[in-house]
Amino acid sequence: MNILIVGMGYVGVTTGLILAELGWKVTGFDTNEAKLNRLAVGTLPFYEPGLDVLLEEHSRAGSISFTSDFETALREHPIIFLCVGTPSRPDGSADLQFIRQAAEQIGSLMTEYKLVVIKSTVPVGTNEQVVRWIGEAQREPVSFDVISNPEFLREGSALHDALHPDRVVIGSTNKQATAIITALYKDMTCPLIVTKPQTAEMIKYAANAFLATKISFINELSRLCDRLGVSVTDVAHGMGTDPRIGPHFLRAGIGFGGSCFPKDIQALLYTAKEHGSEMTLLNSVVAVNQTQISYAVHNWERTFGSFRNKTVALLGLSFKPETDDQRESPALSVLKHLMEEKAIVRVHDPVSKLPADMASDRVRQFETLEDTVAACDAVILCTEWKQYTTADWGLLKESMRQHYFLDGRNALDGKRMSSLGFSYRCLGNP
Ligand SMILES: NC(=O)c1ccc[n+]([C@@H]2O[C@H](COP(=O)([O-])OP(=O)(O)OC[C@H]3O[C@@H](n4cnc5c(N)ncnc54)[C@H](O)[C@@H]3O)[C@@H](O)[C@H]2O)c1
Ligand SMILES: O=c1ccn([C@@H]2O[C@H](COP(=O)(O)OP(=O)(O)O[C@H]3O[C@H](CO)[C@@H](O)[C@H](O)[C@H]3O)[C@@H](O)[C@H]2O)c(=O)[nH]1
Repeated sequence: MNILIVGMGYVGVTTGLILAELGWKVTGFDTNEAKLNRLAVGTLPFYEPGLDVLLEEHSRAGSISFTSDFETALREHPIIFLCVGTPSRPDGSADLQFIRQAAEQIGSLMTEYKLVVIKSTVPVGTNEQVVRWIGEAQREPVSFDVISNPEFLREGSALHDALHPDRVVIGSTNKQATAIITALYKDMTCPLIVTKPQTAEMIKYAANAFLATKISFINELSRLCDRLGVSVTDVAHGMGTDPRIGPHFLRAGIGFGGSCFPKDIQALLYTAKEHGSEMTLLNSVVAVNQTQISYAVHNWERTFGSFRNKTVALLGLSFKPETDDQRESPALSVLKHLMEEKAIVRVHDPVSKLPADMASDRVRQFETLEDTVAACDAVILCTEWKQYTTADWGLLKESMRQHYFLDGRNALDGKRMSSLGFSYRCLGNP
């Protein structure tokens, strides 16, 4: 079965490569021609470990290719995966303009049966809306099905997550469509959850909202731990061994960011508001996350003093390690705080670049970790890249002016850092 992927972002590229890996022939389409041109010569439009190798392999084998000719591609492909973006509108609702564009284009050009699979994260009810958009755009009635198949991969481990998912969720009320998609995933060993489209759509939002809730829970608890002289890391470990709670997403730090949690929570809150349903807990999750960075900065100031005119090494710009994605990155918010406090900031990230509008003679990015920390008064770790957690801090310390280490990700061993002579401070581990 030939599969057409519409939208060659993180999800589109990863989905395409995984389907190619599962033995299907895949074509990628995007409205951004520059992206297609880069992909066609084997260059990923983003940094994601492992995907470049797969792209090269499958391009060479002819199992993945790219086109800007949508009409021909639609004719040749019976299955279309929608992987376009669904960003936030200013009111928090999910902007479905790209989904609508793609649906209308499919409707207006299709001449035979198509199965449309929605992979993008979309609010409950979108599946039915896509059915309407396709139908209304048709010149004459041609049969088609729309099923929902939300994606749960994480950036930084997209390849592993997409190849070894915990579950595949399929929202479909049509037996024929369910059979086709089930056949696509036949080599996946994980549970296949077939449910109605609205439930599939809600599962995606519920999963992200719950994971974000765990993070805000532990972050709020870290503030109390700071006051009580209790280690939140030890508490998380103690709690997390209970399988009903689980050890994951209980790492306290400067909060969650990225292209998904913040926007998806806003979209879910908007849906709730639209339907007159109060989500007190989820509103608090957002509130805790929004105040966690100022909490962290003020907490560090109690140890370090004012950042004014101090030289600080800020490590990590991406919202998490192993990606260059800066969307809603907490690191950028920390940087803004430091700029407001009139600190001199030396920035480092292994792959992500300092946004041009944040660079100045007081805020500069350096190539190496050694150059970044040289003559600094403090190091602030914002993203727990392995390069930072495994660095020889005993050696790096020698070139620093003062030896403060402020760990925004609770990623280093505090006892070891203190034994090396650092004034080490993280969150919730007084
Ligand atoms: N990034 C993730 O880790 C992740 C994980 C799971 C789900 N999702 C969801 O998947 C969707 C895509 O996310 P992403 O991060 O890949 O987005 P992205 O912004 O990286 O990529 C979206 C792509 O769609 C293209 N596009 C827009 N309109 C188009 C159209 N009409 N036809 C063809 N291409 C079009 C854009 O040019 C862009 O390349 C979102 O709904 C997101 O919430 C993302
Ligand atoms: O214990 C933790 C775990 C994560 N984070 C932060 O949470 C954010 C999100 O991290 P993560 O979930 O690993 O990355 P994403 O790529 O945003 O993936 C989430 O969002 C995707 C898009 O919807 C979903 O597909 C994934 O299942 C979901 O984990 C990052 O800023 C992390 O630093 C913490 O602060 N503490």
